[in-house]
Amino acid sequence: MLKALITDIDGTITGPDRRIHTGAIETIRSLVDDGVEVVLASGNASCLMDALCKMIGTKGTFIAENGGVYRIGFTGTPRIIGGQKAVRIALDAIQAHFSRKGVELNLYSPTYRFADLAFARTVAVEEVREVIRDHPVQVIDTGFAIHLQTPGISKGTTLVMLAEALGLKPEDFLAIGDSVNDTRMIQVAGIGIAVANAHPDTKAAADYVTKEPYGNGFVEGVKKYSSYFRAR
Ligand SMILES: O=C(O)COP(=O)(O)O
Ligand SMILES: [Mg+2]
Repeated sequence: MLKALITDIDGTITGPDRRIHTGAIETIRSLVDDGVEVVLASGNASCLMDALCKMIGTKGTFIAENGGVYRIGFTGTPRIIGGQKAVRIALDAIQAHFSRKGVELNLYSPTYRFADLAFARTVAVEEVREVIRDHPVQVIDTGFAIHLQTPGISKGTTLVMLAEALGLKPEDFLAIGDSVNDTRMIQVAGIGIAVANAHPDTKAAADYVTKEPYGNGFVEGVKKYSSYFRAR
């Protein structure tokens, strides 16, 4: 019934401190060794996703920038979904607003981002939304960073494209995540799991909410549905 797993990174296979859970790594490696397609999906930049694929030991397929970029395997050409022009204009407006208040944004990997832009949660996300309310840009607070992105793009919408590129259907996936940037992915997948520390909206969209938080929740959730991979 399930042929693939797509998993969020921060807050799902990591703790709140972003340290990766070693049990989650072992669980992913077991799935890969059993021939299950494992896709890493994150708001993080592509270069980090490439490294995570290599170091965890998947086959290299990832979604980065909350769906703004995806790549099939280690040799695929990264595909950029949506443009960054409006996002850059919005960021300029936000930086100007906070600079007038003596506050500088801490940008996350701006040189290595091609679709969205992200910065530390050192400013109020509602103030960010107010500053760019007239811009065609969505503001996403993942609990780990604030992202500016083209409206309509998410890990879920990009999962649909990526599944087709893999010769799969979104229903073939088990999806697991912790935050609002995972909600759409959890909805379109065949089975969606939210870890115990997940955002209430993400839990509401899930088929199952784990009892354990963070990496222990990932291990619990995958274990609960492991027989669905063998029923292929
Ligand atoms: O990049 C972020 O803000 C959070 O990353 P995640 O999507 O892997 O949780
Ligand atoms: Mg997360």
